Amino acid sequence: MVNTKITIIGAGNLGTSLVKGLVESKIYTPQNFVLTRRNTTKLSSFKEIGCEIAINNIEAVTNANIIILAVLPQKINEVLNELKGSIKEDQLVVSLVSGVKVKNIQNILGSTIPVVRAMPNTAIAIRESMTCIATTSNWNEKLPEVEDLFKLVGETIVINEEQMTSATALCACGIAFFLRAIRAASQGGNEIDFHANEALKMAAQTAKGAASLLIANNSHPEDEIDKVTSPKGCTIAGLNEMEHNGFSSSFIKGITISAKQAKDLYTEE
Ligand SMILES: NC(=O)C1=CN([C@@H]2O[C@H](COP(=O)(O)OP(=O)(O)OC[C@H]3O[C@@H](n4cnc5c(N)ncnc54)[C@H](OP(=O)(O)O)[C@@H]3O)[C@@H](O)[C@H]2O)C=CC1
Ligand SMILES: O=C(O)[C@@H]1CCC=N1
Repeated sequence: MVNTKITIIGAGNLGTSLVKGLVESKIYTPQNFVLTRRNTTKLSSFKEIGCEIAINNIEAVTNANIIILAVLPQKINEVLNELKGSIKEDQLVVSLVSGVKVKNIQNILGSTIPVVRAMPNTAIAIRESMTCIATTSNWNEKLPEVEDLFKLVGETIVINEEQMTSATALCACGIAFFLRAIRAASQGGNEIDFHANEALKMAAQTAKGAASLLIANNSHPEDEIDKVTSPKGCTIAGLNEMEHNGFSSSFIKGITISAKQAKDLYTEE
């Protein structure tokens, strides 16, 4: 257990997922967290377990060691202008906000405020996030603290800040892309034989197995695919049909356009 006070400004889908994961780690307790949003009634379950819930962002950051920004990109300027002057140099700002650079935040809060960006995904709630972390060269000293925090809730990788929009598409949006692939597999399973709930369970566990093989064996997908595709068999027949219909191409195009969109999420003041 740690004494670190973490304030999450904009405790929506991602912010609350982070709280769940960190509490699940048993290193943090609900008492470590102050959560803000305007509609605080939606945070009642977090209040019940012991998080402090606040509507006033300025009061909420006063005693925080770490301030996590988790509002939408279109709200960040409003929130930063509200917090301007209330965040001190001995506090650490961690921004989860897509498309917003360290310099955009420091342009409003001040260049002496330490800012690190982190790009987790919603699997953070079950401590299975892939979190990409970046900052500018003058704040590299703050990276280990942020890495330690996010290592409690999954894997981490430190990247260059310019790579953050690509990381957003591949890892943060990626959760939705893989989920849609699993749904499609379950729809196929449903059409060929199984009840929808059975097909979904079978597809999800199979997807988990496929990802686990790559992680456990540190192997390439094609190495694992070669072990499944019997000559003249049903796997290669299915795979080739998917490729004829643009499966890989469609996935690649989706990730590419998602990364372009991630670059355009924020408008500077
Ligand atoms: N969802 C995801 O998988 C990922 C999201 N991100 C990034 O994380 C950020 C949050 O995303 P997500 O959690 O999905 O979005 P949500 O809309 O679920 O959460 C944002 C929250 O901010 C609150 N909010 C809005 N205005 C204010 C304000 N002035 N003060 C305090 N709180 C405010 C909203 O609640 P209310 O209206 O009640 O105030 C809302 O709950 C975004 O920038 C997104 O790009 C990054 C990686 C993954
Ligand atoms: O869709 C979005 O814009 C956000 C950012 C990454 C995941 N969700």
